Amino acid sequence: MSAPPTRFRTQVVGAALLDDAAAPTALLAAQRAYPEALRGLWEFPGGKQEPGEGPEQALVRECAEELGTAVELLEELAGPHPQGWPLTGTAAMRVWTAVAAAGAPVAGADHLAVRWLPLDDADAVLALPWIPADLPVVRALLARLAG
Ligand SMILES: Nc1nc2c([nH]c(=O)n2[C@H]2C[C@H](O)[C@@H](COP(=O)(O)OP(=O)(O)OP(=O)(O)O)O2)c(=O)[nH]1
Repeated sequence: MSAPPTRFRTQVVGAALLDDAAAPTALLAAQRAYPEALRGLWEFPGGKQEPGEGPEQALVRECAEELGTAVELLEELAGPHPQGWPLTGTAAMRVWTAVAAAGAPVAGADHLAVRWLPLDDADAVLALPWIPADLPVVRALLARLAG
């Protein structure tokens, strides 16, 4: 008998915000302000999908709230699970590449800073203190953009 598929209770969505859709040269990373355990670590802007919301709708809303920018989603960076990339035993994150359609992204109350990371230096991108669960996502993104 096979085990039932895992269902993650918390669906998180994240944006891999790029400076350009056709020829990206930089990725936006955001430095978390809270909770204390994650403060100072870098992440993809985004947040939890709320009841009644679709994932893409949630991501556009989160980017508007957190970065003050309207984003256009490009394509999903599919993870190993239908719910995306496992973060913990109970949370998984679906990730889309995106570009800012209006307004330059800025750090609001959720973030200490936002930073554009040049994509031509993959080692420097990976050297940032990301939330550890994000590292497989960052690696897959760099591979996708390089390929
Ligand atoms: N946004 C985001 N969250 C991440 C990433 N990696 C990761 O482990 N997480 C975790 C941190 C949080 O426990 C959870 C997302 O929660 P959040 O605090 O960003 O979501 P939210 O804005 O909806 O939060 P709130 O209203 O509950 O404060 O997922 C990431 O790259 N981006």
